[in-house]
Amino acid sequence: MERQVLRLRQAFRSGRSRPLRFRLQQLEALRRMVQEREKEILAAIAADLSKSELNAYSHEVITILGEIDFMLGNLPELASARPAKKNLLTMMDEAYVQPEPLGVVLIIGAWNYPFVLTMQPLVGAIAAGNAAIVKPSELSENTAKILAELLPQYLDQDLYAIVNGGIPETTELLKQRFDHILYTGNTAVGKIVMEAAAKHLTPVTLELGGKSPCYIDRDCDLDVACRRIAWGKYMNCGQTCIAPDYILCEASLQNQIVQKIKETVKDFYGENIKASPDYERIINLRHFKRLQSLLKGQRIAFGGEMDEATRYLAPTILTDVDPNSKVMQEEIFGPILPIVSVKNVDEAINFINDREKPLALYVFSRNNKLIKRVIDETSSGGVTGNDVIMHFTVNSLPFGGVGASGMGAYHGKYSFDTFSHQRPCLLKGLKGESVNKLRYPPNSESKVSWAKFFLLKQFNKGRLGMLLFVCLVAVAAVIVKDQL
Ligand SMILES: NC(=O)c1ccc[n+]([C@@H]2O[C@H](COP(=O)([O-])OP(=O)(O)OC[C@H]3O[C@@H](n4cnc5c(N)ncnc54)[C@H](O)[C@@H]3O)[C@@H](O)[C@H]2O)c1
Ligand SMILES: CC(C)=CCC/C(C)=C/CC/C(C)=C/C=O
Repeated sequence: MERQVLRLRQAFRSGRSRPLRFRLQQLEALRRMVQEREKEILAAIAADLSKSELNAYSHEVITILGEIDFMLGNLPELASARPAKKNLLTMMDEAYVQPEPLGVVLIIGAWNYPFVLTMQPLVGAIAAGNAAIVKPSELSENTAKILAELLPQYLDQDLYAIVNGGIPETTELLKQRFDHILYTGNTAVGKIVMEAAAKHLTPVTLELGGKSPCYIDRDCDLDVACRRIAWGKYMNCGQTCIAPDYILCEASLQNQIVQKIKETVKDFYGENIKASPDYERIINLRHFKRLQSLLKGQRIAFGGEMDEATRYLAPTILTDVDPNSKVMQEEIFGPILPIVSVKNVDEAINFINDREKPLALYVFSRNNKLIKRVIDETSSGGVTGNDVIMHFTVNSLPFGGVGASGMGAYHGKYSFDTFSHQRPCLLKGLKGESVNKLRYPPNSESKVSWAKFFLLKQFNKGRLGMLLFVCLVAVAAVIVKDQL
Protein backbone atom coordinates (compact mmCIF):
# COMPACT_ATOMS: atom_id res chain seq x y z
CA MET A 1 0.00 0.00 0.00
CA GLU A 2 2.77 2.36 1.03
CA ARG A 3 4.63 1.69 -2.23
CA GLN A 4 1.49 2.23 -4.27
CA VAL A 5 0.85 5.62 -2.69
CA LEU A 6 4.52 6.51 -3.17
CA ARG A 7 4.29 5.59 -6.86
CA LEU A 8 1.29 7.88 -7.29
CA ARG A 9 3.02 10.65 -5.35
CA GLN A 10 6.09 10.43 -7.56
CA ALA A 11 3.92 10.60 -10.68
CA PHE A 12 2.08 13.60 -9.21
CA ARG A 13 5.41 15.27 -8.34
CA SER A 14 6.50 14.86 -11.96
CA GLY A 15 3.81 17.44 -12.79
CA ARG A 16 2.19 15.22 -15.43
CA SER A 17 -1.34 15.54 -14.06
CA ARG A 18 -1.32 19.34 -14.04
CA PRO A 19 -1.57 20.56 -17.66
CA LEU A 20 -5.14 21.25 -18.74
CA ARG A 21 -4.63 19.22 -21.92
CA PHE A 22 -3.66 16.13 -19.89
CA ARG A 23 -6.69 16.43 -17.59
CA LEU A 24 -9.06 16.82 -20.55
CA GLN A 25 -7.46 13.85 -22.27
CA GLN A 26 -7.88 11.65 -19.15
CA LEU A 27 -11.52 12.71 -18.79
CA GLU A 28 -12.12 11.89 -22.44
CA ALA A 29 -10.49 8.49 -21.87
CA LEU A 30 -12.81 7.89 -18.90
CA ARG A 31 -15.80 8.79 -21.08
CA ARG A 32 -14.53 6.37 -23.73
CA MET A 33 -14.27 3.66 -21.06
CA VAL A 34 -17.91 4.19 -20.03
CA GLN A 35 -19.11 4.19 -23.63
CA GLU A 36 -17.01 1.32 -24.98
CA ARG A 37 -17.39 -0.95 -21.93
CA GLU A 38 -20.98 -0.01 -21.09
CA LYS A 39 -22.25 -3.58 -21.28
CA GLU A 40 -19.69 -4.92 -18.79
CA ILE A 41 -20.25 -2.00 -16.41
CA LEU A 42 -24.05 -2.38 -16.51
CA ALA A 43 -23.81 -6.15 -15.99
CA ALA A 44 -21.62 -5.64 -12.91
CA ILE A 45 -23.92 -3.04 -11.32
CA ALA A 46 -26.95 -5.16 -12.17
CA ALA A 47 -25.39 -8.24 -10.55
CA ASP A 48 -24.41 -6.36 -7.39
CA LEU A 49 -27.80 -4.79 -6.78
CA SER A 50 -30.25 -7.21 -8.48
CA LYS A 51 -30.99 -4.31 -10.78
CA SER A 52 -32.10 -4.21 -14.42
CA GLU A 53 -29.47 -2.94 -16.83
CA LEU A 54 -31.88 -0.19 -17.87
CA ASN A 55 -32.09 1.01 -14.27
CA ALA A 56 -28.33 0.65 -13.84
CA TYR A 57 -27.96 2.95 -16.86
CA SER A 58 -30.42 5.60 -15.63
CA HIS A 59 -29.39 5.48 -11.96
CA GLU A 60 -25.64 5.45 -12.51
CA VAL A 61 -24.18 5.71 -16.01
CA ILE A 62 -26.13 8.83 -17.04
CA THR A 63 -24.87 10.68 -13.97
CA ILE A 64 -21.23 9.92 -14.81
CA LEU A 65 -21.53 10.81 -18.49
CA GLY A 66 -23.21 14.08 -17.46
CA GLU A 67 -20.47 14.86 -14.94
CA ILE A 68 -17.68 14.17 -17.47
CA ASP A 69 -19.41 16.36 -20.08
CA PHE A 70 -19.75 19.15 -17.54
CA MET A 71 -16.05 19.01 -16.70
CA LEU A 72 -14.95 18.83 -20.33
CA GLY A 73 -17.06 21.89 -21.10
CA ASN A 74 -16.15 23.94 -18.05
CA LEU A 75 -12.64 22.90 -17.05
CA PRO A 76 -10.75 25.67 -18.90
CA GLU A 77 -12.75 28.26 -16.96
CA LEU A 78 -12.70 26.39 -13.62
CA ALA A 79 -8.94 25.86 -13.73
CA SER A 80 -7.98 29.38 -14.75
CA ALA A 81 -6.75 32.06 -12.39
CA ARG A 82 -9.41 34.50 -11.14
CA PRO A 83 -8.33 38.14 -10.71
CA ALA A 84 -8.88 39.35 -7.14
CA LYS A 85 -10.01 42.76 -5.86
CA LYS A 86 -7.09 44.83 -4.59
CA ASN A 87 -6.63 47.39 -1.85
CA LEU A 88 -4.95 50.80 -2.09
CA LEU A 89 -1.55 49.44 -1.14
CA THR A 90 -1.56 46.78 -3.85
CA MET A 91 -3.43 48.50 -6.65
CA MET A 92 -0.36 48.57 -8.92
CA ASP A 93 0.26 44.85 -8.35
CA GLU A 94 -1.22 41.63 -9.70
CA ALA A 95 -3.60 39.74 -7.39
CA TYR A 96 -5.35 36.55 -8.37
CA VAL A 97 -6.61 33.20 -7.08
CA GLN A 98 -5.01 30.21 -8.78
CA PRO A 99 -6.71 26.84 -8.19
CA GLU A 100 -4.03 24.17 -7.74
CA PRO A 101 -4.28 20.38 -7.31
CA LEU A 102 -3.96 19.02 -3.77
CA GLY A 103 -1.77 15.98 -4.59
CA VAL A 104 -2.72 12.35 -4.02
CA VAL A 105 -6.34 11.93 -2.96
CA LEU A 106 -8.26 8.92 -1.65
CA ILE A 107 -11.84 8.17 -2.69
CA ILE A 108 -13.71 5.57 -0.63
CA GLY A 109 -17.06 4.55 -2.12
CA ALA A 110 -20.18 2.83 -0.79
CA TRP A 111 -22.02 -0.13 -2.31
CA ASN A 112 -25.48 1.28 -2.97
CA TYR A 113 -24.60 3.25 -6.13
CA PRO A 114 -21.17 1.68 -6.62
CA PHE A 115 -20.35 3.30 -9.97
CA VAL A 116 -21.58 6.85 -9.24
CA LEU A 117 -20.10 7.00 -5.75
CA THR A 118 -16.58 6.17 -6.97
CA MET A 119 -16.50 7.63 -10.50
CA GLN A 120 -18.18 10.97 -9.80
CA PRO A 121 -15.54 11.97 -7.22
CA LEU A 122 -12.82 10.61 -9.54
CA VAL A 123 -14.00 12.94 -12.33
CA GLY A 124 -13.53 15.86 -9.91
CA ALA A 125 -10.12 14.64 -8.74
CA ILE A 126 -8.82 14.28 -12.31
CA ALA A 127 -10.31 17.62 -13.38
CA ALA A 128 -8.53 19.36 -10.51
CA GLY A 129 -5.20 17.79 -11.55
CA ASN A 130 -4.70 15.26 -8.73
CA ALA A 131 -3.50 11.68 -8.56
CA ALA A 132 -6.14 9.41 -7.00
CA ILE A 133 -6.67 6.06 -5.36
CA VAL A 134 -10.21 4.73 -5.59
CA LYS A 135 -11.40 2.20 -3.01
CA PRO A 136 -14.78 0.75 -4.06
CA SER A 137 -16.98 -1.03 -1.53
CA GLU A 138 -16.31 -4.73 -1.08
CA LEU A 139 -20.08 -5.29 -0.83
CA SER A 140 -20.56 -4.37 -4.50
CA GLU A 141 -17.84 -6.79 -5.55
CA ASN A 142 -18.73 -7.06 -9.26
CA THR A 143 -18.48 -3.32 -9.79
CA ALA A 144 -15.27 -3.23 -7.73
CA LYS A 145 -13.82 -5.96 -9.95
CA ILE A 146 -14.79 -4.39 -13.26
CA LEU A 147 -13.40 -1.02 -12.18
CA ALA A 148 -10.08 -2.66 -11.27
CA GLU A 149 -10.00 -4.28 -14.68
CA LEU A 150 -11.08 -1.32 -16.80
CA LEU A 151 -9.56 1.80 -15.27
CA PRO A 152 -5.91 0.81 -15.91
CA GLN A 153 -6.80 0.15 -19.55
CA TYR A 154 -8.00 3.72 -20.07
CA LEU A 155 -6.34 5.99 -17.50
CA ASP A 156 -2.72 6.80 -16.66
CA GLN A 157 -1.78 3.91 -14.36
CA ASP A 158 0.84 5.83 -12.40
CA LEU A 159 -1.63 8.52 -11.42
CA TYR A 160 -4.92 6.67 -10.92
CA ALA A 161 -5.26 3.35 -9.11
CA ILE A 162 -7.98 1.08 -7.75
CA VAL A 163 -7.46 -0.72 -4.46
CA ASN A 164 -9.95 -3.46 -3.71
CA GLY A 165 -10.59 -5.18 -0.40
CA GLY A 166 -12.49 -4.95 2.84
CA ILE A 167 -11.88 -3.47 6.28
CA PRO A 168 -8.23 -4.66 6.61
CA GLU A 169 -7.26 -3.15 3.25
CA THR A 170 -9.10 0.12 3.93
CA THR A 171 -7.54 0.32 7.39
CA GLU A 172 -4.08 -0.11 5.86
CA LEU A 173 -4.87 2.46 3.20
CA LEU A 174 -6.00 4.95 5.84
CA LYS A 175 -2.59 4.72 7.54
CA GLN A 176 -1.02 6.34 4.46
CA ARG A 177 -0.71 10.04 4.01
CA PHE A 178 -3.16 11.58 1.52
CA ASP A 179 -3.82 15.17 0.58
CA HIS A 180 -7.59 14.75 0.71
CA ILE A 181 -10.01 11.92 1.49
CA LEU A 182 -13.55 11.78 0.15
CA TYR A 183 -15.47 9.06 1.96
CA THR A 184 -19.04 7.93 1.25
CA GLY A 185 -20.74 5.59 3.69
CA ASN A 186 -22.16 5.31 7.18
CA THR A 187 -21.50 7.76 9.99
CA ALA A 188 -19.67 5.30 12.27
CA VAL A 189 -17.02 4.56 9.63
CA GLY A 190 -16.98 8.28 8.78
CA LYS A 191 -15.61 8.88 12.28
CA ILE A 192 -12.90 6.20 11.74
CA VAL A 193 -11.91 7.86 8.47
CA MET A 194 -11.76 11.30 10.04
CA GLU A 195 -9.67 10.04 12.95
CA ALA A 196 -7.18 8.38 10.61
CA ALA A 197 -7.04 11.51 8.43
CA ALA A 198 -6.40 13.71 11.49
CA LYS A 199 -3.10 11.89 12.11
CA HIS A 200 -1.78 13.43 8.87
CA LEU A 201 -3.88 16.62 9.06
CA THR A 202 -5.57 15.42 5.88
CA PRO A 203 -8.77 17.30 5.04
CA VAL A 204 -11.87 15.16 4.52
CA THR A 205 -15.14 15.29 2.67
CA LEU A 206 -17.61 12.98 4.40
CA GLU A 207 -20.70 11.96 2.44
CA LEU A 208 -22.75 10.29 5.16
CA GLY A 209 -26.38 9.39 5.69
CA GLY A 210 -29.22 10.02 8.12
CA LYS A 211 -32.99 10.07 8.30
CA SER A 212 -34.27 12.42 5.59
CA PRO A 213 -37.75 13.67 6.54
CA CYS A 214 -40.58 14.34 4.12
CA TYR A 215 -43.31 16.75 5.25
CA ILE A 216 -46.63 16.66 3.38
CA ASP A 217 -48.77 19.74 3.92
CA ARG A 218 -52.58 19.54 3.99
CA ASP A 219 -52.69 21.98 1.05
CA CYS A 220 -51.06 19.71 -1.51
CA ASP A 221 -51.76 17.63 -4.61
CA LEU A 222 -51.56 14.25 -2.86
CA ASP A 223 -51.63 12.23 -6.10
CA VAL A 224 -48.47 13.94 -7.35
CA ALA A 225 -46.78 13.96 -3.93
CA CYS A 226 -47.38 10.24 -3.34
CA ARG A 227 -46.20 9.25 -6.82
CA ARG A 228 -42.95 11.19 -6.41
CA ILE A 229 -42.36 9.92 -2.87
CA ALA A 230 -43.00 6.29 -3.89
CA TRP A 231 -40.49 6.69 -6.74
CA GLY A 232 -37.74 8.06 -4.48
CA LYS A 233 -38.45 5.71 -1.58
CA TYR A 234 -38.65 2.40 -3.43
CA MET A 235 -35.96 3.07 -6.06
CA ASN A 236 -32.98 0.77 -5.42
CA CYS A 237 -35.19 -0.94 -2.81
CA GLY A 238 -34.93 2.08 -0.52
CA GLN A 239 -31.13 1.84 -0.44
CA THR A 240 -30.55 5.46 -1.46
CA CYS A 241 -28.81 7.92 0.85
CA ILE A 242 -31.28 10.70 0.00
CA ALA A 243 -34.43 8.56 -0.08
CA PRO A 244 -37.27 10.06 1.98
CA ASP A 245 -36.79 8.13 5.23
CA TYR A 246 -40.19 8.91 6.81
CA ILE A 247 -43.29 11.02 6.25
CA LEU A 248 -44.53 13.72 8.60
CA CYS A 249 -48.14 14.82 8.08
CA GLU A 250 -51.39 15.59 9.86
CA ALA A 251 -53.14 12.43 11.09
CA SER A 252 -56.12 13.04 8.79
CA LEU A 253 -53.90 12.60 5.68
CA GLN A 254 -52.46 9.25 6.66
CA ASN A 255 -55.04 6.90 5.10
CA GLN A 256 -55.20 8.83 1.84
CA ILE A 257 -51.39 8.72 1.59
CA VAL A 258 -51.35 4.96 2.16
CA GLN A 259 -54.03 4.46 -0.49
CA LYS A 260 -52.30 6.63 -3.08
CA ILE A 261 -48.84 5.10 -2.55
CA LYS A 262 -50.43 1.65 -2.80
CA GLU A 263 -51.97 2.56 -6.18
CA THR A 264 -48.68 4.03 -7.37
CA VAL A 265 -46.76 0.90 -6.39
CA LYS A 266 -49.19 -1.13 -8.51
CA ASP A 267 -48.69 1.25 -11.46
CA PHE A 268 -44.91 1.11 -11.10
CA TYR A 269 -44.28 -2.57 -10.41
CA GLY A 270 -47.51 -4.37 -11.40
CA GLU A 271 -49.51 -6.90 -9.38
CA ASN A 272 -46.49 -9.15 -8.87
CA ILE A 273 -43.80 -6.86 -7.52
CA LYS A 274 -41.33 -9.73 -7.20
CA ALA A 275 -41.43 -10.23 -10.95
CA SER A 276 -40.86 -6.55 -11.78
CA PRO A 277 -37.47 -5.77 -13.37
CA ASP A 278 -37.70 -2.35 -11.71
CA TYR A 279 -37.77 -3.59 -8.12
CA GLU A 280 -34.40 -4.42 -6.56
CA ARG A 281 -33.36 -6.59 -3.60
CA ILE A 282 -31.66 -5.93 -0.26
CA ILE A 283 -27.87 -6.05 -0.60
CA ASN A 284 -27.14 -8.82 1.93
CA LEU A 285 -28.62 -10.94 4.71
CA ARG A 286 -27.30 -8.68 7.49
CA HIS A 287 -29.22 -5.69 6.11
CA PHE A 288 -32.26 -7.91 5.37
CA LYS A 289 -32.41 -9.06 9.00
CA ARG A 290 -31.85 -5.51 10.26
CA LEU A 291 -34.83 -4.31 8.21
CA GLN A 292 -36.94 -7.26 9.35
CA SER A 293 -36.29 -6.27 12.95
CA LEU A 294 -37.49 -2.71 12.27
CA LEU A 295 -40.97 -4.04 11.47
CA LYS A 296 -41.46 -5.69 14.85
CA GLY A 297 -44.38 -4.18 16.78
CA GLN A 298 -45.31 -1.81 13.94
CA ARG A 299 -48.68 -1.36 12.24
CA ILE A 300 -48.07 -2.44 8.65
CA ALA A 301 -50.63 -0.58 6.53
CA PHE A 302 -49.20 -1.87 3.26
CA GLY A 303 -46.60 -4.43 2.16
CA GLY A 304 -44.43 -6.19 4.71
CA GLU A 305 -44.06 -9.39 2.62
CA MET A 306 -40.54 -10.78 2.59
CA ASP A 307 -38.48 -13.64 1.27
CA GLU A 308 -35.18 -14.26 3.01
CA ALA A 309 -33.81 -16.57 0.29
CA THR A 310 -33.92 -13.78 -2.34
CA ARG A 311 -33.71 -10.89 0.14
CA TYR A 312 -36.99 -9.54 -1.17
CA LEU A 313 -38.75 -6.99 1.00
CA ALA A 314 -41.96 -5.52 -0.44
CA PRO A 315 -42.63 -1.78 -0.59
CA THR A 316 -43.98 -1.21 2.90
CA ILE A 317 -45.81 1.58 4.76
CA LEU A 318 -46.11 1.83 8.54
CA THR A 319 -48.79 4.04 10.08
CA ASP A 320 -49.21 5.73 13.49
CA VAL A 321 -45.52 5.24 14.12
CA ASP A 322 -44.23 6.12 17.56
CA PRO A 323 -41.29 8.55 17.20
CA ASN A 324 -39.48 6.61 19.93
CA SER A 325 -39.69 3.25 18.15
CA LYS A 326 -36.57 1.63 16.66
CA VAL A 327 -37.58 2.40 13.06
CA MET A 328 -37.41 6.10 13.94
CA GLN A 329 -34.01 5.87 15.67
CA GLU A 330 -31.80 4.78 12.75
CA GLU A 331 -31.58 5.44 9.01
CA ILE A 332 -33.88 2.83 7.42
CA PHE A 333 -32.04 2.31 4.11
CA GLY A 334 -34.70 -0.07 2.85
CA PRO A 335 -38.25 0.03 1.39
CA ILE A 336 -40.02 0.76 4.70
CA LEU A 337 -41.87 4.08 4.93
CA PRO A 338 -43.09 5.11 8.38
CA ILE A 339 -45.74 7.81 8.72
CA VAL A 340 -45.50 9.90 11.88
CA SER A 341 -48.35 12.30 12.53
CA VAL A 342 -47.83 15.88 13.58
CA LYS A 343 -50.47 18.54 14.37
CA ASN A 344 -49.16 21.14 11.95
CA VAL A 345 -46.09 22.55 10.23
CA ASP A 346 -44.77 24.04 13.49
CA GLU A 347 -44.69 20.61 15.06
CA ALA A 348 -43.05 19.19 11.92
CA ILE A 349 -40.31 21.85 12.10
CA ASN A 350 -39.70 21.10 15.79
CA PHE A 351 -39.64 17.36 15.07
CA ILE A 352 -36.92 17.87 12.44
CA ASN A 353 -34.90 20.27 14.60
CA ASP A 354 -35.00 17.92 17.60
CA ARG A 355 -33.01 15.36 15.59
CA GLU A 356 -29.62 15.20 13.81
CA LYS A 357 -29.34 17.33 10.68
CA PRO A 358 -30.47 15.11 7.79
CA LEU A 359 -28.81 14.66 4.39
CA ALA A 360 -31.99 15.71 2.58
CA LEU A 361 -35.29 17.34 3.43
CA TYR A 362 -38.48 17.22 1.40
CA VAL A 363 -41.58 19.42 1.67
CA PHE A 364 -44.72 19.04 -0.39
CA SER A 365 -47.22 21.91 -0.51
CA ARG A 366 -49.09 24.18 -2.91
CA ASN A 367 -48.02 27.00 -0.62
CA ASN A 368 -44.55 28.22 -1.58
CA LYS A 369 -44.38 30.40 1.52
CA LEU A 370 -44.78 27.32 3.69
CA ILE A 371 -42.01 25.53 1.77
CA LYS A 372 -39.70 28.54 2.19
CA ARG A 373 -40.57 28.72 5.89
CA VAL A 374 -39.63 25.07 6.44
CA ILE A 375 -36.35 25.70 4.60
CA ASP A 376 -35.63 28.85 6.65
CA GLU A 377 -36.38 27.24 10.00
CA THR A 378 -34.54 23.91 9.58
CA SER A 379 -31.14 22.68 8.37
CA SER A 380 -30.22 19.75 6.10
CA GLY A 381 -27.59 18.77 3.53
CA GLY A 382 -29.98 19.58 0.67
CA VAL A 383 -33.65 20.31 0.03
CA THR A 384 -36.11 19.56 -2.73
CA GLY A 385 -39.55 21.18 -2.59
CA ASN A 386 -42.44 19.24 -4.13
CA ASP A 387 -40.23 16.33 -5.20
CA VAL A 388 -37.59 13.97 -3.84
CA ILE A 389 -34.02 13.04 -4.90
CA MET A 390 -33.97 15.55 -7.77
CA HIS A 391 -31.56 18.08 -6.21
CA PHE A 392 -28.92 15.35 -6.67
CA THR A 393 -29.31 15.60 -10.46
CA VAL A 394 -28.56 19.36 -10.71
CA ASN A 395 -24.79 19.58 -11.01
CA SER A 396 -24.77 23.33 -10.39
CA LEU A 397 -25.92 22.55 -6.82
CA PRO A 398 -23.38 21.36 -4.22
CA PHE A 399 -24.17 17.85 -2.98
CA GLY A 400 -23.28 16.97 0.60
CA GLY A 401 -24.39 16.77 4.20
CA VAL A 402 -24.22 19.01 7.24
CA GLY A 403 -23.66 18.06 10.87
CA ALA A 404 -24.14 14.31 11.32
CA SER A 405 -24.98 13.84 7.62
CA GLY A 406 -21.51 14.89 6.53
CA MET A 407 -19.15 17.71 5.67
CA GLY A 408 -18.02 19.25 2.42
CA ALA A 409 -19.73 18.81 -0.93
CA TYR A 410 -19.11 17.80 -4.52
CA HIS A 411 -20.67 17.60 -8.03
CA GLY A 412 -19.74 19.84 -10.95
CA LYS A 413 -17.84 22.97 -9.94
CA TYR A 414 -18.04 21.90 -6.29
CA SER A 415 -16.11 18.70 -7.08
CA PHE A 416 -13.42 20.74 -8.75
CA ASP A 417 -13.23 23.05 -5.71
CA THR A 418 -13.22 20.13 -3.24
CA PHE A 419 -10.14 18.66 -4.89
CA SER A 420 -8.36 22.01 -5.36
CA HIS A 421 -6.54 24.47 -3.18
CA GLN A 422 -7.60 28.06 -3.90
CA ARG A 423 -4.15 29.61 -3.84
CA PRO A 424 -3.99 33.36 -3.29
CA CYS A 425 -1.22 34.96 -5.37
CA LEU A 426 0.06 38.52 -5.11
CA LEU A 427 2.79 39.61 -7.52
CA LYS A 428 4.48 42.88 -6.62
CA GLY A 429 7.08 44.93 -8.44
CA LEU A 430 10.32 45.97 -6.77
CA LYS A 431 9.51 49.69 -6.93
CA GLY A 432 7.37 51.82 -4.56
CA GLU A 433 9.56 51.69 -1.45
CA SER A 434 8.60 55.26 -0.55
CA VAL A 435 4.99 54.20 0.12
CA ASN A 436 6.11 50.90 1.61
CA LYS A 437 8.01 52.79 4.33
CA LEU A 438 4.77 53.26 6.20
CA ARG A 439 4.73 49.56 7.12
CA TYR A 440 8.42 49.31 8.05
CA PRO A 441 9.61 49.99 11.61
CA PRO A 442 9.95 52.28 13.42
CA ASN A 443 6.20 52.82 13.64
CA SER A 444 4.67 56.24 14.34
CA GLU A 445 1.27 57.92 14.79
CA SER A 446 1.60 59.34 11.30
CA LYS A 447 2.35 55.93 9.75
CA VAL A 448 -0.66 54.39 11.51
CA SER A 449 -2.97 57.12 10.21
CA TRP A 450 -1.65 56.60 6.65
CA ALA A 451 -2.05 52.85 7.01
CA LYS A 452 -5.66 53.49 8.07
CA PHE A 453 -6.16 55.67 5.00
CA PHE A 454 -4.69 53.09 2.61
CA LEU A 455 -6.26 49.99 4.08
CA LEU A 456 -9.62 51.04 5.52
CA LYS A 457 -11.00 53.70 3.12
CA GLN A 458 -13.96 52.64 0.93
CA PHE A 459 -14.33 54.12 -2.54
CA ASN A 460 -17.15 54.41 -4.99
CA LYS A 461 -16.48 51.97 -7.81
CA GLY A 462 -18.11 54.19 -10.48
CA ARG A 463 -15.97 55.79 -13.17
CA LEU A 464 -15.83 59.20 -11.51
CA GLY A 465 -15.11 57.58 -8.18
CA MET A 466 -12.32 55.56 -9.75
CA LEU A 467 -10.76 58.68 -11.30
CA LEU A 468 -10.91 60.57 -8.00
CA PHE A 469 -9.56 57.51 -6.26
CA VAL A 470 -6.51 57.26 -8.57
CA CYS A 471 -5.81 61.02 -8.11
CA LEU A 472 -6.10 60.65 -4.34
CA VAL A 473 -3.67 57.75 -4.32
CA ALA A 474 -1.15 59.73 -6.40
CA VAL A 475 -1.44 62.76 -4.09
CA ALA A 476 -1.28 60.56 -1.02
CA ALA A 477 1.83 58.82 -2.34
CA VAL A 478 3.59 62.17 -2.87
CA ILE A 479 2.59 63.46 0.60
CA VAL A 480 3.65 60.23 2.28
CA LYS A 481 6.95 60.31 0.47
CA ASP A 482 7.61 63.87 1.78
CA GLN A 483 6.54 63.08 5.34
CA LEU A 484 8.34 59.78 5.96
N1 LIG B 1 -24.00 11.09 1.31
C1 LIG B 1 -23.92 10.27 0.29
O1 LIG B 1 -23.67 10.65 -0.84
C2 LIG B 1 -24.14 8.81 0.49
C3 LIG B 1 -24.21 7.97 -0.62
C4 LIG B 1 -24.40 6.63 -0.42
C5 LIG B 1 -24.50 6.11 0.85
N2 LIG B 1 -24.45 6.96 1.89
C6 LIG B 1 -24.63 6.44 3.25
O2 LIG B 1 -23.81 5.32 3.42
C7 LIG B 1 -24.42 4.36 4.24
C8 LIG B 1 -24.44 3.02 3.53
O3 LIG B 1 -23.16 2.70 3.19
P1 LIG B 1 -22.28 1.64 4.04
O4 LIG B 1 -21.53 2.35 5.07
O5 LIG B 1 -23.17 0.53 4.39
O6 LIG B 1 -21.32 1.27 2.85
P2 LIG B 1 -20.10 0.26 2.82
O7 LIG B 1 -20.31 -0.88 3.73
O8 LIG B 1 -19.91 0.02 1.37
O9 LIG B 1 -18.90 1.12 3.43
C9 LIG B 1 -18.41 2.26 2.77
C10 LIG B 1 -16.92 2.14 2.61
O10 LIG B 1 -16.30 2.13 3.89
C11 LIG B 1 -15.36 1.06 3.98
N3 LIG B 1 -15.35 0.57 5.35
C12 LIG B 1 -16.28 -0.16 5.96
N4 LIG B 1 -15.94 -0.41 7.24
C13 LIG B 1 -14.75 0.19 7.43
C14 LIG B 1 -13.86 0.31 8.56
N5 LIG B 1 -14.13 -0.24 9.72
N6 LIG B 1 -12.73 1.03 8.39
C15 LIG B 1 -12.45 1.59 7.21
N7 LIG B 1 -13.24 1.51 6.13
C16 LIG B 1 -14.36 0.82 6.24
C17 LIG B 1 -15.87 0.03 3.00
O11 LIG B 1 -14.80 -0.77 2.55
C18 LIG B 1 -16.48 0.88 1.90
O12 LIG B 1 -15.56 1.18 0.89
C19 LIG B 1 -25.80 4.88 4.52
O13 LIG B 1 -25.80 5.52 5.75
C20 LIG B 1 -26.01 5.91 3.42
O14 LIG B 1 -26.92 6.91 3.73
C21 LIG B 1 -24.25 8.27 1.76
C1 LIG C 1 -33.34 11.05 -12.16
C2 LIG C 1 -32.80 9.70 -12.26
C3 LIG C 1 -33.24 8.89 -13.39
C4 LIG C 1 -31.90 9.17 -11.44
C5 LIG C 1 -31.40 9.71 -10.20
C6 LIG C 1 -30.13 9.02 -9.87
C7 LIG C 1 -30.02 8.67 -8.45
C8 LIG C 1 -31.07 7.88 -7.84
C9 LIG C 1 -28.97 9.02 -7.79
C10 LIG C 1 -28.74 8.76 -6.36
C11 LIG C 1 -27.28 8.72 -6.14
C12 LIG C 1 -26.90 8.85 -4.73
C13 LIG C 1 -26.07 9.96 -4.23
C14 LIG C 1 -27.25 7.91 -3.91
C15 LIG C 1 -26.94 7.88 -2.55
O1 LIG C 1 -27.08 6.87 -1.93
